[in-house]
Amino acid sequence: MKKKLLLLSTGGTIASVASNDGLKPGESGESLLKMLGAFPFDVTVKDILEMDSSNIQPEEWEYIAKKIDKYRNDFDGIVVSHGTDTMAYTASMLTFMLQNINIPVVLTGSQVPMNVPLSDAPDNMKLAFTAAANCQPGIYLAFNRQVMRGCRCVKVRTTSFDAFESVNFPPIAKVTSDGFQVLHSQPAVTGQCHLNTQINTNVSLVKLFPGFDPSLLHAMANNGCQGIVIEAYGLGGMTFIRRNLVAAVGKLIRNGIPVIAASQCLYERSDLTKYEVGQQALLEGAISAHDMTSEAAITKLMWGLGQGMGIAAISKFFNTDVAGEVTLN
Ligand SMILES: NC(=O)C[C@H](N)C(=O)O
Repeated sequence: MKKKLLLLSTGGTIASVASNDGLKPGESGESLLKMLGAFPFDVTVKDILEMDSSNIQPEEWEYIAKKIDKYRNDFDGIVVSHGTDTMAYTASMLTFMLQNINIPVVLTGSQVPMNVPLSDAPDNMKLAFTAAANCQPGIYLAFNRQVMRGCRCVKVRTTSFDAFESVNFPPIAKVTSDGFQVLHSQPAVTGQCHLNTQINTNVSLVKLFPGFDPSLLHAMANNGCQGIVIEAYGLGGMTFIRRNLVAAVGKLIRNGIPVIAASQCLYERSDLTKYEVGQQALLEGAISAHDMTSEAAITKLMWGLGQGMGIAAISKFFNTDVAGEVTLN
């Protein structure tokens, strides 16, 4: 029997057409599907959004998550076509909102519109449907012959076809000369899937640079920010002379605002224990993001705060692997 798959179309370059204002979404999911030709799956299409993903925000995450939840028991797998610019954020947030998802949900898109000859769109779309039909339950991102765990993805190139990388975790599946190969398994499902879209969006993601004024962190807190991810240096080091970021972090934490220390290095983990510049931050209560992407860290923080977690609970949450987003030693 053919697998029953659902395409939820949200826009992005894959569905874009030329206009006087530049490329913008205009192609329906049905027309995307038609351009792929014959297909060994039974595909239903629903157009749910028509947006460039630079416009996708928490309201759309909730909307997309609710659509997936509505249909997840009626299909063997779901493909979400989506713009590439914020696809890694959406994939990460869906991972938290739809924990223990019972089917494969695969996000995909393209660097070139489907209606342009030699676009990467047909290959990406076919890969996404193949993953939705064959992978274990989970949230994935399929691009350029690789199927990646959604919460490990980062967009690393603006124009090339290999736009995404799976950071600090190998791809789950690949297309090789032997066809579609599943290489890694997903974390075991630990219970029923319950949609939970409660998030707190009063957060901030800050990249540290030499000369960063720590009072900016207080300005954020004074403007309602309730949690911060800092992309610190290397293993998670933070400045503590002259412009004392460490002291500012401590003050925020004592005021109940969790501060997560991630690394501005794309690869490998943060570890605050190794250097003085990390240990000082640790003493003030900074929480390590370990080897999580910034996309996963900020969405995990939004979701955790949305559940009403305080500092201690957020710290525990960031030391828990929820759905394969982090490697803990
Ligand atoms: N390649 C793309 O999809 C980029 C587009 N601006 C988007 O994210 O919607």
